[in-house]
Amino acid sequence: MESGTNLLSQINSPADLKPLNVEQLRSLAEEIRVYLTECVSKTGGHLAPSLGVVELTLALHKVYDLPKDKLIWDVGHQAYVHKILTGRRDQLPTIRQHGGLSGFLRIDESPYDLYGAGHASTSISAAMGFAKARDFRGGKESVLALIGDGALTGGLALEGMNNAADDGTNITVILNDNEMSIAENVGALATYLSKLRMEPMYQFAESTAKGVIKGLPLGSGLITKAARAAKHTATHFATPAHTGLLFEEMGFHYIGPIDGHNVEALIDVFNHVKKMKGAVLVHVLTVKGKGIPYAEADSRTYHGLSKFSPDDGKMESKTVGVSYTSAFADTLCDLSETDDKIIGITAAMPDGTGLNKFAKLHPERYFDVGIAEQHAVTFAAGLAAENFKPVVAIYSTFLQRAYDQIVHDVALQHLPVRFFLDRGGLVGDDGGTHHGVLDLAYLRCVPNMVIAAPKDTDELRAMTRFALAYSAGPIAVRYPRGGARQLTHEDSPEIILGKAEILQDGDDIALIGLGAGVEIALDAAALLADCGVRATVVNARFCKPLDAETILDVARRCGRVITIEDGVTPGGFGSGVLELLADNGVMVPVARIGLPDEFIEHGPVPLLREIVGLTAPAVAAKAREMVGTRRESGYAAV
Ligand SMILES: Cc1ncc(C[n+]2csc(CCOP(=O)(O)OP(=O)(O)O)c2C)c(N)n1
Ligand SMILES: CC(=O)[C@@H](O)[C@H](O)COP(=O)(O)O
Ligand SMILES: [Mg+2]
Repeated sequence: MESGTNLLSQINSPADLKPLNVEQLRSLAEEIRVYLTECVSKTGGHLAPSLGVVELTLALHKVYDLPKDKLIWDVGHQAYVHKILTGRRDQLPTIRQHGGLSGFLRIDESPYDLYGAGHASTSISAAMGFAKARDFRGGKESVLALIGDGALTGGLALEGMNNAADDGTNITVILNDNEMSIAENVGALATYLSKLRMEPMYQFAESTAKGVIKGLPLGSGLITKAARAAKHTATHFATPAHTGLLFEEMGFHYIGPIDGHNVEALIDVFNHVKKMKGAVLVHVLTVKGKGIPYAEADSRTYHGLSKFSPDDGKMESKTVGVSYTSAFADTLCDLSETDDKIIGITAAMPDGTGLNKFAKLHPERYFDVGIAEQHAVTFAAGLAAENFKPVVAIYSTFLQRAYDQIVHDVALQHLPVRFFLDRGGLVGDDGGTHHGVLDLAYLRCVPNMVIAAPKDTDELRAMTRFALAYSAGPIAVRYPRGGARQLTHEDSPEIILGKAEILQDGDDIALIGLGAGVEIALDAAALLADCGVRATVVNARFCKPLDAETILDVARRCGRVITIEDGVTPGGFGSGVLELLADNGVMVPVARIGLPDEFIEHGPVPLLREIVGLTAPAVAAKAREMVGTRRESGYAAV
């Protein structure tokens, strides 16, 4: 291995790391940081999380032998270095691009991606599965879960720990503690971890111990004490008795805290941990965004972002116009000024949902419960039971985590929890784990649930006011990522439960859109008008309850229906319309335009919509085909 610069170009698999010494690893880390930042500046992505685990990833791939040893990543947004080191260095410029690398791990992308993710808190449970599979087949490999301090606030992580620490199997949990979730980490666990961060870690091998201790952010007195303690330790870790007690009491061997940027110490620790038996928790301290000043200084912004200048981090301009997120958040803030019953709840996504604005206005009525969607929903149910107005602002995809809470705690008890589902529909670069496309289907079958979807941001403002005033039971308002073309006019009718809005009349076909589907329907109607086909366009507004009167009327009058939704068609809005027509004996041809019964890849939303046929030209072509059949019986073909 040539030493000196450009080691990165010589790393084509983790095996290439084995001969490197500590100095070479340190310079490789710096090369990786530069390359990573350059690439992500052009594609956008999760910069700060990956910058924070450069040394940690190098040490893991240096000590362990993937894919024989199993490393399971939590979320996977911080695994760009892992991808670089496992044969995908040259593909990094394709990350999160259509047809390119996923922004998370994927079993089908690389043999080194032992398990996929995207949603948080899954790694320990999955690693437990790998560990027991190993035990059943008499394997000897190491099984590790790498989880962040934010992901550790998820109930699933604690469920996994509870089982892992009790089972007796050999499993290692690496806690990447950077004190950050997307925003600052929250909760009692975060407070406990910050106490542990203050504890020095003593460990053997005097040279390493001194190295580790020197790197720790401690006062000199503690360093002397720790260095003295290091002298007498021989072949075991000695940590202050109360360090890691929570984990120790659960049954983990707690090792830490360790400087997560000291690659020498990390290698030394993992070489020892590799030989340990039972459940081990290695507490690694890192800095999110490490090594790139603007990312270190503001890892909340540089957690995940679009294109930016690698020199100074300046981002390209955001989406033009008002975003759905802002329309919701601004309206909620307005309402909350005169209604102190409104409570804002987020599961670790204050910025993405817009609740950060509400938090500034009413810190006492704002709750970031951590990555704990199930708790968020049942917490809201308790508040609603006591006549407060809890608002759960959440990404559609992450609400999937709390399905039973929606059913069992909220809907079954008719509790008026207000759900605002951001990122409803295709989201783009995050891909299949993050598209919020199941919500219409998974919510529509829940009794007592009301589901509304605005055609633009002005209508979202109106729906937000409607939802806060609605108290007969749970209501979900879902809207897409980003902004929208304004379709609302001053004479648009007010929002009335279960009432649709007719946007234009035409007797040849009825185009019934929901949410983002309305704009597509209007554009398709314009295309159809150019070839003499007259379409009625309906803004459904509600997926549940449907506006039965309007839908039955337009179906009877036009004789054929196309429904359009940014969600899966199986069980979605269009299925609801189909059921309504069938139940009322209106047997007309119906085409459901939406997303197919398959997971959709990552890529720009317009391209993804083109691929699945969720576009105005596709709707118009379908309509011409359907009208054509009627035209044959007495109408001029179009
Ligand atoms: C179930 C779920 N809820 C929310 C998110 C959004 N999310 C992605 S990363 C992240 C923070 C993760 O924090 P941590 O585990 O500490 O990793 P770090 O970014 O600090 O490396 C959140 C909330 C998610 N991916 N999954
Ligand atoms: C990794 C993760 O789950 C979040 O960072 C998510 O990628 C944010 O999505 P938005 O970019 O739509 O806010
Ligand atoms: Mg973190």
